[in-house]
Amino acid sequence: MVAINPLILNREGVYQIKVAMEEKQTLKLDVQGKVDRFANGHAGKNHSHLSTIGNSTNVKWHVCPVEKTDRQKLLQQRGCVIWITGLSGSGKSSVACALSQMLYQRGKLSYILDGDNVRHGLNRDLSFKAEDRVENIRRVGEVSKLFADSGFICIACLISPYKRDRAACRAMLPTGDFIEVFMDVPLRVCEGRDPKGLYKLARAGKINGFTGIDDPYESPLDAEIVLQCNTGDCSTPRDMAEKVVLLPGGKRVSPGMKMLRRS
Ligand SMILES: Nc1ncnc2c1ncn2[C@@H]1O[C@H](COP(=O)(O)OS(=O)(=O)O)[C@@H](OP(=O)(O)O)[C@H]1O
Ligand SMILES: Nc1ncnc2c1ncn2[C@@H]1O[C@H](COP(=O)(O)OP(=O)(O)O)[C@@H](O)[C@H]1O
Repeated sequence: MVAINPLILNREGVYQIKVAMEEKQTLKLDVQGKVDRFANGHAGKNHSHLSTIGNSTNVKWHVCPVEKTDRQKLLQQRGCVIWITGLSGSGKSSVACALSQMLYQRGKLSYILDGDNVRHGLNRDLSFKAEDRVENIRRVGEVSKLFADSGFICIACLISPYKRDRAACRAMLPTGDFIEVFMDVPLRVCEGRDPKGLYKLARAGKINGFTGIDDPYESPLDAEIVLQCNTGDCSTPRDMAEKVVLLPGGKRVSPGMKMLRRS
């Protein structure tokens, strides 16, 4: 009989994979066992626990025996959300991209939800007025949650200017699985960059409600990671991404971060 090395899962949820081939065998048996138990336990039953969720009446949560932990074992990583917030031009997309590349090189699957990009599809019906920004962030929060549940490292980069909305997205995830990264870059630096010419248009009164000009940005006070950048003193996006992976500052060191660091 083949000795099956265990997948060790410590308290913080960090998987230490011992032997790749044997681990796959363990996982297959484990998931198949659950599928069998699930099928036996649910065959023929029709217990409905119907709920009303928002405007959806008579809805029921369907459970599948293949769970987040199974997907995480398969992917050998921990699903989590890295939420990058900051002014337009603060470097959110650049850091997100560098981080995604870094994780890819380490064999970790990530996916970027960039505010600009998501507004090309899922959120194309939303404007920049306050209630639409709230809905924009709520939707991206929900999608991020699904990605994290799938086992992916979801990198969401949106201005997400309001504290309450960011807190709501944090609350959607288990403690430690939401890692907030604040691009602490002064307005004058962002405005100096102005890669899309939007600040210029906003200053000229051709765009109304532009964040930082005539729309608020509420800086986070409790972000896990703060990436500062000042004129003439700014690390590269790659160095910043490295800080996210290797050197988390801030008050809390989350299990999600430990997972990234061990990778
Ligand atoms: N009024 C106004 N205010 C701020 N930003 C504006 C506005 N109009 C267009 N843009 C462009 O939209 C990008 C921000 O979209 P987000 O979805 O991240 O914004 S938000 O989180 O809903 O506030 C933002 O992209 P980034 O520069 O990548 O942040 C801008 O290019
Ligand atoms: N660390 C950095 N140092 C200098 N320039 C940067 C840095 N990060 C981003 N930039 C530049 O600033 C501009 C805005 O960056 P971007 O990543 O698009 O920001 P955001 O997504 O927050 O709008 C781009 O022209 C980009 O090349």
